[in-house]
Amino acid sequence: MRIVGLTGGIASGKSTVSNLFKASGIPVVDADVVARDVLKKGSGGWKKVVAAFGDEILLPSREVDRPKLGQIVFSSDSKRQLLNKLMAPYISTGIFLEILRQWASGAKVIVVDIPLLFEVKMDKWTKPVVVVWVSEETQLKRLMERDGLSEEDARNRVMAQMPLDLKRSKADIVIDNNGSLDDLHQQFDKVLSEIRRSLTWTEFWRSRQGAFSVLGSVILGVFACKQLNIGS
Ligand SMILES: CC(C)(COP(=O)(O)OP(=O)(O)OC[C@H]1O[C@@H](n2cnc3c(N)ncnc32)[C@H](O)[C@@H]1O)[C@@H](O)C(=O)NCCC(=O)NCCS
Ligand SMILES: Nc1ncnc2c1ncn2[C@@H]1O[C@H](COP(=O)(O)OP(=O)(O)OP(=O)(O)O)[C@@H](O)[C@H]1O
Repeated sequence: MRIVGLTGGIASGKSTVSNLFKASGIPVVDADVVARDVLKKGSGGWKKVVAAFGDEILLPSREVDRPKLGQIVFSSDSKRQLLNKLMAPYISTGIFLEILRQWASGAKVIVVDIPLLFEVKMDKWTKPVVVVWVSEETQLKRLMERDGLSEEDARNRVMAQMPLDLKRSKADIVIDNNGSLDDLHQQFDKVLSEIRRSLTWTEFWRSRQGAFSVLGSVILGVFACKQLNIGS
């Protein structure tokens, strides 16, 4: 199975690209969705985060007030690192289980959309790594427009991640998303044909089909040996 890494900076266009993958029939594991489940009221992650940050981060419904928690952690490195430490085990487990589910369903190619792919060193499990890149100016503009953030809050969120130019230098494939959505679609079509190429043998053996081929060969081998022993 080919596990494609998709990352970039906040508001660089990862979700826009991952929606294009989904529309093309490629399964996507979205770390942000997994992270949202981790903070669902009553979950293990929710209990740990509330214990650490207090009830002040909760809405009357006792669901996490996400913008408020975001304001707290993106304006303090130590508090963001505390949140990351508390949530990382749940997020990694959730991503692994989602990948396993896709493997069990027989998917040959999946995309894992992880904003912090390089920061949490998960790029070693993915190949190729696709980075959606934009200039800092475009990133701030789109982030402020999308989330209604002040420039200061937008910068805090950008600064909480590895510099996007550094991520671009680590990429196998770069999508330059500074242009229009049409420009993005044109680049996406080229990336799609690249990740749809035939699996390598390593990727095949890591797929469900490959695992069953190995299992079938072993069973046949054992059966043949037994037959030979009986005959001799
Ligand atoms: C702080 C939270 C509650 C703010 O929620 P909010 O709905 O405002 O933002 P959302 O979850 O949509 O994240 C938006 C973007 O912020 C960036 N981001 C999120 N968490 C982090 C983080 N810990 N460090 C750096 N960037 C982050 C990502 O680019 C993400 O795509 C939320 O971001 C969160 O739970 N973060 C910790 C979990 C995490 O690390 N998620 C990233 C998964 S790799
Ligand atoms: N080529 C583009 N032209 C104009 N707007 C764009 C383009 N690509 C994305 N956008 C817009 O920019 C914003 C950020 O895009 P998107 O949400 O896909 O980024 P993201 O990387 O998933 O962000 P996050 O890290 O918060 O998940 C969205 O409002 C999206 O509609």
